[in-house]
Amino acid sequence: MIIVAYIDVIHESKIYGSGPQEVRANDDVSFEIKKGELTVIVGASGAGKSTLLNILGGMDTPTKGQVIINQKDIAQYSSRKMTTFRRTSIGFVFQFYNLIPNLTALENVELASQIAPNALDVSQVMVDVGLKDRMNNFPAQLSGGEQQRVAIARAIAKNPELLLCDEPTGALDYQTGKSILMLLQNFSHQTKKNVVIVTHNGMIKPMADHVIEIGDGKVKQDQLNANPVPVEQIEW
Ligand SMILES: Nc1ncnc2c1ncn2[C@@H]1O[C@H](COP(=O)(O)OP(=O)(O)OP(=O)(O)O)[C@@H](O)[C@H]1O
Repeated sequence: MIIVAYIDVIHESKIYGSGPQEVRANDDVSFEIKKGELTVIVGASGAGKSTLLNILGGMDTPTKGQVIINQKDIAQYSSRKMTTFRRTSIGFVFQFYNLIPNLTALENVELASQIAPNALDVSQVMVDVGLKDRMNNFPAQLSGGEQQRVAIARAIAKNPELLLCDEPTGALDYQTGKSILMLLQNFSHQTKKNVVIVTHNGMIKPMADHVIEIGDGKVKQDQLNANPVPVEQIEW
């Protein structure tokens, strides 16, 4: 039996500018991700991680190469098809939460789920991310960790097949960051959905099923981890 990869990035490059100003943010990147994997993409600042994540999420398009997700090359999508892909298939979590300040936590999540065809029960998702008692608070009344939980609830309530997280703990203290990574690891293992976390923090690599190291726009290492470590057992 041939197991088809869930994500197959083939000779993908993203080049900004031209001539002496040319920046190869991604330079001939290739890798495969299997269905259900929790993947950590790690690399230094400027390595090209966010560029790659934005391309996987249909927020940007590559200059060259193929980006096959669920057997379709999204690099070829029209902008209309890309909008539908983002809406139905992708949940995004950013470093700085990006919540709407004049909507409550619950309303922030509801707003996102309304545009998704297979949305989950929003109240249940709020309970699942540990926000049962904070649903009616506004973002400014919540701690950073709670705001990131709202952002994660907003991303997963759409019921996406792929959850993309760009430095999701970058604005949080150590313990709070750890609790967010635990939430993402539990989500991935319980739902068997694909989660991709981009980070500069190499110490969290043991939590992943799959680690892709990026440097200077290229894949430097690509390793599967048969025995991922629960986040609570990792110190950094
Ligand atoms: N819109 C753009 N125009 C020109 N250059 C860009 C653009 N976006 C990113 N770059 C460049 O591409 C390279 C990769 O950037 P990217 O943001 O993907 O790196 P990163 O690994 O996510 O870094 P960080 O961890 O600091 O966010 C950098 O040299 C950056 O300056």
